[in-house]
Amino acid sequence: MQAGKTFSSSPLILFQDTGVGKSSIVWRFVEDSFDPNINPTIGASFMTKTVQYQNELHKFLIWDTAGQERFRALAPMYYRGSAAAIIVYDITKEETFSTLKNWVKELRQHGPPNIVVAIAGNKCDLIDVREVMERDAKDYADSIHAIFVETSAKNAININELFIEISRRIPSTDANPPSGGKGFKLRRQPSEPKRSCC
Ligand SMILES: Nc1nc2c(ncn2[C@@H]2O[C@H](COP(=O)(O)OP(=O)(O)OP(=O)(O)O)[C@@H](O)[C@H]2O)c(=O)[nH]1
Repeated sequence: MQAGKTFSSSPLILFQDTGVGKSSIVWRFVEDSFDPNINPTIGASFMTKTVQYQNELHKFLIWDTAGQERFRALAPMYYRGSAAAIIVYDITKEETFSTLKNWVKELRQHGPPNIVVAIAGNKCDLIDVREVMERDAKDYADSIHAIFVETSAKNAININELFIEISRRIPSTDANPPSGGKGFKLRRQPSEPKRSCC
């Protein structure tokens, strides 16, 4: 770690039904890659990435939970200790937007009181088969004070912006320096994620 930098780390969790693209978002963020034949997650997987802006380093400790119903009961184990949650839906599947609302309710009832919630409408490269309107999702996100962005893990749209915005909203706490991780520059005060999808 470079001298003089402050450091904080935050556990973060991704939820939702199988196939919405949670693992693909994490892979795009951490490795900048996309696998069209990615396997479904079993249980949960864990990855880290450190982002940097000037004298601030923020290490995300990312829990990517399995979306299959048989793993549903494991979710509280991960969200209880999380500083932020990304709830992903697939813009081409209306039902994933409905189940997202159930996750929000559960988080509000049983999650940490100050958890930062972000909603990601993934697969926005598939605009021709869209079922969820961006405006409806944004209005819902605003109503619950959540971050909202449409993403494409496939085309690398709004992935870094999503994590940057989360990083901005998590209160920073000095901690031990990270032991590595891939960094990218954070803008000081990004407003809304810039790139509107598709
Ligand atoms: N077109 C398109 N396909 C995507 C995108 N993100 C993910 N996919 C595809 O959607 C499928 C499911 O992606 P995953 O990342 O495994 O989804 P998941 O939500 O992690 O699924 P579970 O691990 O079962 O919970 C894969 O075939 C991906 O290649 C995207 O942005 N655009």
